[in-house]
Amino acid sequence: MTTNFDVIIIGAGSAGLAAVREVRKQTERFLLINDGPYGTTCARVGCMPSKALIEAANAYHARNKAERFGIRGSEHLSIDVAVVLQRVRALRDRFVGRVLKATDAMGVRSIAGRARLLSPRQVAVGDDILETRSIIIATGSRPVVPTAWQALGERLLTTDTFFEQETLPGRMAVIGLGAIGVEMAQALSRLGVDVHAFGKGERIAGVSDPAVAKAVRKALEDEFSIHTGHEVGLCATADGVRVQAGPVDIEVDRVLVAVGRKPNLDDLGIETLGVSLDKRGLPPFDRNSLQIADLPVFIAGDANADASLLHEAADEGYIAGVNALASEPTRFCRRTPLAIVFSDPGIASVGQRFSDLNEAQCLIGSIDFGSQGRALTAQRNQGLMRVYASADDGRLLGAEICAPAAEHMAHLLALAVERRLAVHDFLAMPFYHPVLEEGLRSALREIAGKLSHRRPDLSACEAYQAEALD
Ligand SMILES: Cc1cc2nc3c(=O)[nH]c(=O)nc-3n(C[C@H](O)[C@H](O)[C@H](O)COP(=O)(O)OP(=O)(O)OC[C@H]3O[C@@H](n4cnc5c(N)ncnc54)[C@H](O)[C@@H]3O)c2cc1C
Ligand SMILES: NC(=O)c1ccc[n+]([C@@H]2O[C@H](COP(=O)([O-])OP(=O)(O)OC[C@H]3O[C@@H](n4cnc5c(N)ncnc54)[C@H](O)[C@@H]3O)[C@@H](O)[C@H]2O)c1
Repeated sequence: MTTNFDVIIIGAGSAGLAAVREVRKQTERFLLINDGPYGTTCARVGCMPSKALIEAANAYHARNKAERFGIRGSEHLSIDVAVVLQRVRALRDRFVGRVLKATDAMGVRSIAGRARLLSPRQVAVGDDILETRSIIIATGSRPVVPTAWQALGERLLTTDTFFEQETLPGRMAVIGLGAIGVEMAQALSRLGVDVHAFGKGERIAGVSDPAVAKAVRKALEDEFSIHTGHEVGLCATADGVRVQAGPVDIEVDRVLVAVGRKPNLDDLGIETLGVSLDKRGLPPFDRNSLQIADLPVFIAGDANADASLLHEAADEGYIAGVNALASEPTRFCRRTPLAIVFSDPGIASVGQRFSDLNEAQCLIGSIDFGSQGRALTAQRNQGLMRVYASADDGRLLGAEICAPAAEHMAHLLALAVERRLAVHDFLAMPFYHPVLEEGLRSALREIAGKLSHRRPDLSACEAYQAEALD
């Protein structure tokens, strides 16, 4: 095979494939190397199968609202979990299939094998040593499983193994209350599993605003048990797993471990780059160019542990792909931070989180969805949104959200933060009635009321102070 390339891309995930797309606009002298299953983490064991599971769980859960809507007979509904899981896998196969077409179409430019760096311009795959002008590391991440728990064998699941299950046990513990833990714990509970969820710290789904965090906890605790603040101990019993955490001592059938993900950088030969590594084994890199130090090596996606989200992996693949062949790397302006957890109510953060704020210099507006008009009509009246703006000029800084339709309002807010809109600019936009976004408008109006200046336009139009109208 050819052993001299312009760019070698390591990892055929979302970041690696985005990089290939950019690289091949400039050269066909590239090589994509992937170790392990193809199809991307997102489509195979991540975003997509988890959302397919959540949708089924939510559809079944909707029966709990039927009686109050006046719909009779919902108590006769039942769920066939095996069929739910079959559907998840069928959709997963469809999504993966589409991705495989892209790698298959690359022919000899895509090879399977474990890549190892030998220097900033050399990569080994098996016995082959390949020379290249530049390298893109896009090796993704994998679930962290503490060594002590590995002895649990098949009783311990991660999202890498969960979606292969034919059915679900009666009792499960979910360890870790980040995005994965929250999404999976709620879905499992809605599918009829008796769920106990455990978090190490008090933060749930990454929410830093204490008021929003309280709303998150309240909403989730209505559905399953949450235990936080204690170290979790797991040991095998005759039929299952004993879970101990502070005063809690229970037995479950299976454990889903979701305590974070680790970049796939070990055994990659990253030390051959000659740069100092931090305590997580990560090299220094510029998040705007993705260049490692001043080397012709770029690191994109979960591999750099910066923002482990699909849209960020796609952006980073693009940046690395553009820069890998450039004489001088471009430093790209990154997008406004946006993170969404697909729970119900949804959880989201946009721009600056509460923990990032200088509280003395910002104004906060909030809306409790417990009494928001449209949310009440749909029995979706749960949650709290807090919006942050600069006290100087009302410019929107960010928000933390636990609300119905959080995913949509988060996008609207992201646009406003990205465009550097002030609260008054946002309030000058139309808000239809009755919509959940009127809740967002209430939070914005609260901030506007605290600002000294008013604009002589419709942004000054005030609320009725009536839940049916706001
Ligand atoms: C359960 C779950 C749900 C998620 N849900 C969402 C969501 O709703 N929204 C969202 O934005 N994000 C979500 N994410 C995160 C998102 O899936 C990831 O951020 C994204 O898939 C990362 O893409 P990547 O290209 O960096 O890595 P990957 O897609 O993992 O690709 C890396 C590839 O590199 C290969 N590789 C590793 N080491 C080597 C080596 N030495 N040589 C060659 N190849 C190697 C791997 O086998 C893999 O094929 C979720 C993740 C999980 C696990
Ligand atoms: N909707 C989404 O966008 C979505 C969904 C799923 C995953 N993801 C991405 O996947 C990545 C991984 O998700 P994750 O939830 O595994 O990681 P995470 O880092 O977001 O959360 C892990 C949680 O586990 C806790 N934890 C760590 N050790 C523990 C222990 N020993 N016992 C109990 N709790 C412990 C941590 O305090 C943390 O709250 C995230 O970075 C996220 O961006 C995104």
